[in-house]
Amino acid sequence: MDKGYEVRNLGQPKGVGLFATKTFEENDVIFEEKPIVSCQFAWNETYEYSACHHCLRPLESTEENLRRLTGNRALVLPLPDLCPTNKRTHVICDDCQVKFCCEECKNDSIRLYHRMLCEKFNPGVCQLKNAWMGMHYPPETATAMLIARLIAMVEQSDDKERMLASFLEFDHKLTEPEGLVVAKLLGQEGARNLGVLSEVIPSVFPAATHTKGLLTMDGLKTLFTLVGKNGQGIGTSVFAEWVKKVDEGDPETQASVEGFIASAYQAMEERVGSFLNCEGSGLYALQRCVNHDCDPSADVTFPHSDYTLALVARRKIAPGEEITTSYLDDCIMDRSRHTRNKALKEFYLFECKCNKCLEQADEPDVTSDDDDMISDLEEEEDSFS
Ligand SMILES: C[S@@+](CC[C@H](N)C(=O)[O-])C[C@H]1O[C@@H](n2cnc3c(N)ncnc32)[C@H](O)[C@@H]1O
Repeated sequence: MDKGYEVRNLGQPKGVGLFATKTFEENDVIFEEKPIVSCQFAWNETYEYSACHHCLRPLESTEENLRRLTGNRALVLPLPDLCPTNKRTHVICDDCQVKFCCEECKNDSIRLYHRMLCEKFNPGVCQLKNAWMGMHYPPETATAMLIARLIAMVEQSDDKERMLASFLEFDHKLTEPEGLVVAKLLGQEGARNLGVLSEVIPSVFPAATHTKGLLTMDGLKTLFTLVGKNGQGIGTSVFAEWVKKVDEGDPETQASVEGFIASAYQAMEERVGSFLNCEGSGLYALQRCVNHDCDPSADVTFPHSDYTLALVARRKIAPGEEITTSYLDDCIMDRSRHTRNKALKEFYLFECKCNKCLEQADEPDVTSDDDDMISDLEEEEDSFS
């Protein structure tokens, strides 16, 4: 059956890309997929963001979530029946107490990686988490914990070679000067941090067989490049899910909570800014084939408030057209070609060859506003590292 898309090789520099084989209308779901591996960011727990250790589904009730994010401990949620959290299904690992939204996630986690990464039996995991948190403050991007989970998945697998090969299919070529890659993914102290990680990560896997080559300094550079180039941010929010349910209801109910929703968002904006969601990152087998475009045809969404990714058409896509997303935030997408490319080089390590950039190739290189904005972004990142 025609799925409506296919992967094609475009040659260098873009590599593979995803192409439509049928027409997609605006808002059509092109595909949905779960990640091969995913992980919450290490700092979430410190800030009391609570989500399933495996699928990132929020574990708080909507009311608890709003109270925490607005700082208003007396807040009462209207329409509590629309809260999607079902605490009756929540379970924990009896050994290390990490939380799961349901038995199925717990079983999947144990089957795939948790036997090797349970902190009760592997103290190296806690050391790695502390080392990572000591070198990489929020906002997190690549995470050493995702890399640990990837290694554990290979070592725990019944078919280690196939599992390793499935990860190495992701683009992991070091095309930029090595120092730049290391600095971008591991902060200003990149080289020193890499040295620390190259001692701590192998101690988490003393009996590694198939991943031994990845547990060296060079191997870790490869893994950080892989995660840096392909890692997809995941964001889940129980409040956003509650709002979605309100929007699906009748207009009278919607009108009754319109003011409440607006003031809740305002209060959260004032207190936590953009840190509304429980965040993590993952590697997705199909989404990893989707190239960036400065005029993208699709958006990445997380419609079930867990790690399930849905690629949704932003506009009509014709058969034969490349399906693309934007790797950049909307605010940078409105800027000049120079600024967009500066951000893509800085954060994603490549120079954009999309049609819009090629058409704008003759535009002057910079405006002072744009430069200031990227410097602000860099300062924001560096102030945490
Ligand atoms: C997530 S992968 C996308 C799939 C990739 N084309 C491949 O062959 O694996 C991201 C990488 O694709 C390439 N890429 C994506 N969008 C691009 C663009 N607009 N121009 C040039 N290269 C691009 C870059 O090498 C980037 O690091």
